[in-house]
Amino acid sequence: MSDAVLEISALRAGYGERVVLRDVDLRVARGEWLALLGANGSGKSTLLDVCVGRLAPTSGTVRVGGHSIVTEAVAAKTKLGYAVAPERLPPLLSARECLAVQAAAKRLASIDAEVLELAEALRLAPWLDDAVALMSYGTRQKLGVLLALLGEPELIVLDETFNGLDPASGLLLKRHLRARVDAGRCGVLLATHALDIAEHWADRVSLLHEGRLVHEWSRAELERLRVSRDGGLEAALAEQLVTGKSAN
Ligand SMILES: Nc1ncnc2c1ncn2[C@@H]1O[C@H](COP(=O)(O)OP(=O)(O)OP(=O)(O)O)[C@@H](O)[C@H]1O
Repeated sequence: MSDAVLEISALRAGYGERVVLRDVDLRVARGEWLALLGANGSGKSTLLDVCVGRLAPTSGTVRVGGHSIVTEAVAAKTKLGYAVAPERLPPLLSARECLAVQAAAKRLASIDAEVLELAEALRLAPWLDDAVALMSYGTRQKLGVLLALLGEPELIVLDETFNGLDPASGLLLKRHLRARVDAGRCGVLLATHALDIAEHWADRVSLLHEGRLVHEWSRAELERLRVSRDGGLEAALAEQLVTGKSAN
């Protein structure tokens, strides 16, 4: 049995006539955290939107937890946890109502106790009964992640989720995600510009350039970069983008 929680094959996607993603093959396994890097406009959010079923592929396949996100969308989305962007949260609902709606959509009897404990640890508890519209940006980011964690998702998809989080909350969340991954409960796909997170928390890093995956740093390569005195992932990325060669 495959341990892949995300399998993307020969993916092509875009908007109308505009092709954004070409020939994308990508796999995330259970027990693995994959960070996706790429310059502005390289297609990271587009790729994540395809993974979560917000954008239909032009061609190719995307499977979440073994189910096609196109032809078996409900089964695939049941296995998926997607951190809703702060601007897309329903402004008039409270955080608790958002969690209750998502829990009901996932057919849960109640909001996961673990998620409520994390809300407490992230200091979200005082805001749980306030309308989303009244929350700060970082507080809405936290709510978006908590929504993603409901119902034991096999694949957790995060788009720049650590933006706007205070350092203590960011660390808490990274540790929480790492623990879930290490326990084999899920795989994580994170699109980010934060090289420190990619370098220190991910198991693998993929680089998207003009809609194609052009390079990957393995776990062993990341370990070498973490201890290198030559600028680590930042220097390796710059080398990739400037010369097309790997710096490690
Ligand atoms: N709704 C849309 N309609 C048309 N083009 C779009 C749309 N959304 C994104 N694009 C285009 O698709 C390309 C990839 O955008 P995308 O947002 O996926 O990049 P990104 O790597 O996430 O960028 P950033 O790092 O700035 O967030 C860009 O050229 C962008 O202009």
